[in-house]
Amino acid sequence: MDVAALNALPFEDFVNILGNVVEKCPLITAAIWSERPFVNFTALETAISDFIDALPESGKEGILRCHPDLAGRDLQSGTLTRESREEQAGAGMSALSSAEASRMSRLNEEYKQRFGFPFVICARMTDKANILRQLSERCLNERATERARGIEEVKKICSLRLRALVLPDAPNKL
Ligand SMILES: NC(=O)NC1NC(=O)NC1=O
Repeated sequence: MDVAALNALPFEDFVNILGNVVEKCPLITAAIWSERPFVNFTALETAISDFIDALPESGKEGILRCHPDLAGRDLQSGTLTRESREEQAGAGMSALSSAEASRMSRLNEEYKQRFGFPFVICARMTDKANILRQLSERCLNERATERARGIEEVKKICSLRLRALVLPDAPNKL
């Protein structure tokens, strides 16, 4: 679907199609609908990014908390969203050795204990070894740094999800 077609969608369809570009945050898609028409893909992406940036810190943390852990309970129980399942599988999260799985689980818990929100990284732009390395390194950061870093990653995830929907020939198709 191209941007012109998206601009023509009624509210319900727009939210049904784009509602999970930010994981479990359809409110963001609902909010930017009123900013149509978007002149191009970048304008759509910028509208989402600007909406996120305008949120108070509690809102940004809320977005981070909507993200499932990497290789966490939702992956084990099959309750990830389709997008998240494909992203996590692509980064090898569904095929961890038991040693890797327990390290991931321990570090995810440590991160959440320290910051009060989960570790978020754009799985499609990295791999298993880097995820584990980043997770242990980022545990040492300050809370505000991590809040901002997590939001940067949310925007990367959003950009790739949007590209898959709006620019069907883009790489990293979902
Ligand atoms: N916690 C976390 O980073 N989750 C994710 N990252 C990603 O690319 N997809 C996810 O579900």
